Amino acid sequence: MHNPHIEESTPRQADLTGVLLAGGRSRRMGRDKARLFFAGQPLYQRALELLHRFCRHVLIAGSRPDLERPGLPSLPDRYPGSALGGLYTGLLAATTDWILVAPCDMPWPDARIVERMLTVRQGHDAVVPRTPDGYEPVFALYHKNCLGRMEEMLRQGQYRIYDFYRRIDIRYLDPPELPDGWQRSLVNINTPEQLARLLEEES
Ligand SMILES: Nc1nc2c(ncn2[C@@H]2O[C@H](COP(=O)(O)OP(=O)(O)OP(=O)(O)O)[C@@H](O)[C@H]2O)c(=O)[nH]1
Repeated sequence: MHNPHIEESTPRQADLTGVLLAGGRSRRMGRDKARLFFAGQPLYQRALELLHRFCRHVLIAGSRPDLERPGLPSLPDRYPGSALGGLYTGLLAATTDWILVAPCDMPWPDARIVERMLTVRQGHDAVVPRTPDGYEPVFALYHKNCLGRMEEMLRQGQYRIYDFYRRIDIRYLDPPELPDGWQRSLVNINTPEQLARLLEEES
C-alpha cells in the first residue's frame, strides 16, 4: 500500500547515502523481519522506498544477498552483532558526508521526519529523533565525522549506541519538532504479537 508520507516531489539530497539496516537476527520475531509481508509488500520495502526518495545511492548494511538488486548492494558488517556495527558499515561504505539510516522493520516511515532532520543537521555529527520512549537511533542521520569514534568503540567490543552518543554532537528532534503522528511513524515491529496488532490496525 502506498505510504502517504512519501511524496513523489521530495528532492533527492546529493550529499546523502541511504542505508537500510537489515543485518539483525530478528530473535524476538522468530523469523526474518525484513521480509515479513505487511499491507501488501515486504516490510523492508517501505523503508527502502523512503530512502530512494531522498538518496541517489542506497545500500544495505548487513549481509543480505536475498534483498540485493541492481544498484542495491548489501555489505557484510566488519563488526557484526549490533546495530552500531550496521551504522558503521553504512557510514564506511558511503561516498557522501551524510547517511540517512532506516531500519527494515518500520511499517510507516515518515518523510516529514527526514525533512526536519535535514533542516537541522548543519554543524552536528548526527540528528536523532527522541521521544518519551527513548531515542530512535536507527532512523536518523549520521555524518562521516562519526566513523572514527564508532570504530574506536567497536574495536574495543563496545556496542551500545547510547555510549556512542556520549562521544558525539547530536541534534535531537523532540516531539514539539516532530510532525503529527510521530508515534505511529516511529513504530518498529519486533514481535509476532505486535505484528498481529499492527496488521489489524492497518486493515
Ligand atoms: N547491519 C546490521 N543491522 C543490524 C544489526 N542488528 C540489528 N540490525 C538492524 O537494526 C534494526 C533494529 O534491529 P533490532 O530490532 O534492534 O534487532 P534485531 O536483531 O533485528 O532483532 P532482535 O533479535 O529481536 O533484537 C533492524 O533494521 C535490524 O536489521 C547488525 O548486527 N548489523
